[in-house]
Amino acid sequence: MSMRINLDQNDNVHPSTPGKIKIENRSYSLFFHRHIQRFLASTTPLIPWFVFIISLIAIFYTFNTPFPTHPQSYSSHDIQWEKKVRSSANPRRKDGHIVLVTGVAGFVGAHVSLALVKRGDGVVGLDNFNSYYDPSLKKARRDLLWSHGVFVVDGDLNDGALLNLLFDVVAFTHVIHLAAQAGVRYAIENPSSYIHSNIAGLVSLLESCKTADPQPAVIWASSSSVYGLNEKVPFSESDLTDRPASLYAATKKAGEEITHTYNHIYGLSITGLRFFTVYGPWGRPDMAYFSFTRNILQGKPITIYRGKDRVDLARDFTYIDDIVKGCLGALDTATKSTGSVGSGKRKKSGPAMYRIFNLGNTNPVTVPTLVALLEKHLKMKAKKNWLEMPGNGDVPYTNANITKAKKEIGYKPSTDLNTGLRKFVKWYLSYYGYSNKWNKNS
Ligand SMILES: O=C(O)[C@H]1O[C@H](OP(=O)(O)OP(=O)(O)OC[C@H]2O[C@@H](n3ccc(=O)[nH]c3=O)[C@H](O)[C@@H]2O)[C@H](O)[C@@H](O)[C@H]1O
Repeated sequence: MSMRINLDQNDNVHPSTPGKIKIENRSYSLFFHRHIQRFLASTTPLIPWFVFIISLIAIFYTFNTPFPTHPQSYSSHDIQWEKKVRSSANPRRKDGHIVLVTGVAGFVGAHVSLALVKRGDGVVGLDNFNSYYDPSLKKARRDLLWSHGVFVVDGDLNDGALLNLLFDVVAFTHVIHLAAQAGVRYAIENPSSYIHSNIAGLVSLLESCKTADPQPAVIWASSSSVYGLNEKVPFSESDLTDRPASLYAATKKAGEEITHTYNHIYGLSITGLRFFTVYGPWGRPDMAYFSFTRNILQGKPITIYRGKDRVDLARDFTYIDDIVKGCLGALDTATKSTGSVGSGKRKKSGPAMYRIFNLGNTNPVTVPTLVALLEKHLKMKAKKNWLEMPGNGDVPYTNANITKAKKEIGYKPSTDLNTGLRKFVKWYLSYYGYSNKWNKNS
């Protein structure tokens, strides 16, 4: 019974129709009304102060956001993000280039960007920090770039809206496109990652370049792997490249055809660079010279592949500083794109530049020789396993003819494998904290 009465009383506390209070509830209403009045009377003089403090906080956060520890703490919708992009893009020398570097936290991307910014070009980086190899190395490269004023946008090539936003914010003169799914043998394990980055990502980027105003000139990383099963050596740009040996190679070859299409239809200026097994400090942990170094230092065995009849495999290993010079040579000699796609209409003032260059060292070295050089610099012996080259995309031999690159972009590699590996080992020992221990033992 009492329960029933309480429920009824409770029901009456709430108006049955919004805005209407029943007569029986007048005493409650007066009680609250008086308290609210008293509260307002005591706090009213504080209201201007309250408004003032809130305004100060708002102004502080709008204009004085403290410098974030990590540039990635900005989102692409922030005013701060736009400010950082613009400032990073701003050249520090007269007539400096304004360059978007994709794959900027990658091995080649980080080196090329540092070289650009050091000579006064404006650089904005893009990277998706995928986990193909240890992302902490990519983040360390990003931090290095940031310390030189290069802002890195955390984003994927396939995010067309982000790319368009970048081209809206900055009038890039050039794009150096180095973002890719790398690795010849990994394509067996994860084929779709190659399609995602090297095909879909490339098309997404070219779509944005095509509509950008002005259209940038595009310099991008192809690969020595496009020569595939080609047996004619050294490899020349005019050789046939229709027999790729891996899906990686096939996607790079496709990239050359795709960029040609955008060059032909939309007037994009295109330069493709066929890199030959690039190595050096801040390199890629998935590559042989890097993983061999790690294993030798940890006392773990390494596997050395051999071709048919135990023939040693050989590569035209090319040092990173030479590759950087090649990239800058390509950038500096690229002519402007000739197209525009305004108000949905496509216009091209004339044919645009389309070039492909080999960037190699012209001096192939066998894998066992690579190992011997590492042993020398590390002052340690490798535990070697020998295995017949598995049929998973490898080719036995690469060797670049660089006559064309020499003539047209002034490319002149100058670092031999011994010198380059010495520099790499020095960096590796320091970066991974071996230096002290190693110096004591040596
Ligand atoms: O120029 C390119 O276009 C490519 O270069 C690079 O590919 P590759 O030349 O294959 O380099 P890398 O893996 O260092 O193997 C070197 C040698 O060591 C042998 N190798 C490799 C691993 C191993 O465990 N054992 C071994 O003997 C192996 O058989 C090979 O003979 C890039 O990774 C690639 O992204 C692309 O850019």
